[in-house]
Amino acid sequence: MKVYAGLAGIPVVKSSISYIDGQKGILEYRGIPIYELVQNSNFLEVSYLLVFGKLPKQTEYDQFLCDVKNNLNVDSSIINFLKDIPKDTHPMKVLQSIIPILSAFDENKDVLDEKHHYSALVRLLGQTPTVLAAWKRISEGKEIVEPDFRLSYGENFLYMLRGEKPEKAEGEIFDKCLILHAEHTINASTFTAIVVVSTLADFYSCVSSAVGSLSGRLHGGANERVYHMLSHIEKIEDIPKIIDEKLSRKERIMGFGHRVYKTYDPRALIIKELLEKLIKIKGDNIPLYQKAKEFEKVALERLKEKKIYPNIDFYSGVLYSLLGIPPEFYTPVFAMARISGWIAHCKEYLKENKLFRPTQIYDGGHNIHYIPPEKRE
Ligand SMILES: CC(=O)SCCNC(=O)CCNC(=O)[C@H](O)C(C)(C)COP(=O)(O)OP(=O)(O)OC[C@H]1O[C@@H](n2cnc3c(N)ncnc32)[C@H](O)[C@@H]1OP(=O)(O)O
Ligand SMILES: O=C([O-])CC(=O)C(=O)O
Repeated sequence: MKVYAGLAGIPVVKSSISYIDGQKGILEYRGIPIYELVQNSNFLEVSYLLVFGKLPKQTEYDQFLCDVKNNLNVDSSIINFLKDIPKDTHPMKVLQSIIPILSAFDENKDVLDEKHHYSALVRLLGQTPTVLAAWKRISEGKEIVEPDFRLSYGENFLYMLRGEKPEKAEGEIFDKCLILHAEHTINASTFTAIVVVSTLADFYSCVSSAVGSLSGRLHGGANERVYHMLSHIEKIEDIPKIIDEKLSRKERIMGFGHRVYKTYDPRALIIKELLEKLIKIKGDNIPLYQKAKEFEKVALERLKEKKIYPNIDFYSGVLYSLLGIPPEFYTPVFAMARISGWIAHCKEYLKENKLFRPTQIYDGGHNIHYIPPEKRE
């Protein structure tokens, strides 16, 4: 018997939700190239596509949008809870703990019932941005901003977070980032979600567990670290030395490398384009972007031979910083977008559910006897 470390290259499901060609740098959602979706669609339409397997007709989209918007408000008990917890709690921890509580307000509790799938989806899509924005405001000692139903999904989040209406282009660019983050086959957090659903736990438990998994720095947590790594650089000229020192200490370069992509992550290329578009709107002297570009160039020179390229987390934080989103909210934004991917996989997995229960190769001892504390050496 052999152990497959990190299950690398081992299929654990059959899925029709998304497809990656890691050699060519291709990503498709339900067969549609990611670039085409970013150009033509919006985050909620893509969420529908991922979960229901097809693009919605106009009436279906209108109903879905209405159901998500009807769930934007969170119960006052949730807001009171947020007011009581330590103000320096990381928003990923807040999210991970609030999500299971949201289930208390959902009357559709049976995970095997399609009604649960739909109500958890629209409730989580609606309330996650509201909880995150409320937490940002509360942790800064500010008044929370109520959702504005007339705004688009992305605009409304930026509005609740910042307390002022974003420009239309900012909302559109942000919405496209959400599309990029929405789904990515069996990554660690999606795997977490389907392991949890395989026990027939409800979708709130699945999503909450997936949030915990996403928070780690080898996964979604990398985007916040990239921001800190870049902002600590004082002079652009220092970048080669900084990178060489990191590599000689065998440190991972955050925002670089991927288990599946052995070329550019296509999302990294698109997010860089979106960032350049945003920079044109904001004015062109953005020091963090200059540092990021130089860092990318030098790190690529050092790592390309090992087929280590920038991933989606490399430029996302730079873009979010320009939208006025604080660094500790970069991974939560990723989580907010990944809800549709996680739920799509949970729903798909349940169709032929099999409890995840892998095995191990035991390499401990046998017949070892208990020693009382006073005799232990
Ligand atoms: C949304 C996402 O989750 S995208 C990923 C976000 N995570 C990051 O950006 C964190 C930095 N990246 C990494 O740590 C890795 O690339 C991972 C965890 C994403 C994928 O790693 P794995 O597929 O497990 O590759 P593994 O850890 O086996 O590394 C293979 C080799 O590449 C090196 N390597 C991989 N990534 C990096 C990196 N970012 N910086 C430097 N070296 C790296 C490893 O040191 C190893 O080298 P070695 O063979 O000489 O020992
Ligand atoms: O696919 C992965 O392993 C990680 C990733 O890029 C994602 O989840 O978006």
